[in-house]
Amino acid sequence: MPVEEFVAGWISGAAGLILGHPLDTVKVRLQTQNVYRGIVDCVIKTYQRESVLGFFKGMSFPICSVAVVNSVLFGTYSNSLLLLSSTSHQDRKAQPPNYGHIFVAGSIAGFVQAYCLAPFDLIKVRLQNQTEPRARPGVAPSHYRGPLHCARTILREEGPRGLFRGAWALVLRDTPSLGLYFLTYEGLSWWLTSDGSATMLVAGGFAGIISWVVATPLDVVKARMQMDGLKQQEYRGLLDCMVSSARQEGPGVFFRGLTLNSARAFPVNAVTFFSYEHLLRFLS
Ligand SMILES: C[N+](C)(C)CCCC[C@H](N)C(=O)O
Repeated sequence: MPVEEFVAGWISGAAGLILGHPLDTVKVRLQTQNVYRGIVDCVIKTYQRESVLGFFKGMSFPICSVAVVNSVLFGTYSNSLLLLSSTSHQDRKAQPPNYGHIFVAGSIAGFVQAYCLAPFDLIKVRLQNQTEPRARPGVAPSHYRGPLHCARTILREEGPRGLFRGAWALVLRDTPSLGLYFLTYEGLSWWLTSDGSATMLVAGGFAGIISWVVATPLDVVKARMQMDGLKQQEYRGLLDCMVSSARQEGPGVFFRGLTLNSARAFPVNAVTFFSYEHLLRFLS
């Protein structure tokens, strides 16, 4: 099992995460809080109350977890494709694998990484939704004082299963959309013929956009399920969350954050695939 795929996946994922976290924070707040009039209103209110640091809330944990999540994602994808089509990463330019194999390998990777991602993503969303200014005398402290305190508090208040709140929505979000993610990347890379840096950036960027467009409806449901355990339990399950969200806010609720997901997806995934490919060449 080539180890370099995992290492390249780790470093490339961290690069993409840092670039995109501020937009991700604004997106999560728009998806789960009905207090903002839109993207600009959310950005202004966040900056005014929490300074620029407010946009980076909840990032410290994903920086650690992206090592696990992205290396599992890229490592599982490449090794699943090797098993399905007997083509290693180096062979793929000369012998493009079957698109069905690419989609299946990407979906397998999406399913596996979702379970690794679930607790980390839950903590990220809970921290991103804390809108109190930084702790100072006279200001009510936030419910969670950091990622580890958040994990301990969830374990104490919601039990071990609490750390996997929203996991099913995450699995349903990521399994097909990551199949599409890798299918778009491999297909565009093959169609653009050259295997230079520009191809990596363009194919990676569009892979990110297309996968996030498909993933956004379940991304909204996932974030709401993850926030559900914090105060009172509002939803009786994933389907109840979807039905009551649509009933109360209209079907448009499932596309909340789509603009931000798409705007963030191109640079983040262009950088992710660019660094992944170059790291692989360097490591192998
Ligand atoms: C599967 N889904 C569309 C949710 C994500 C696919 C791209 C993942 C990438 N690390 C990013 O943060 O954009």
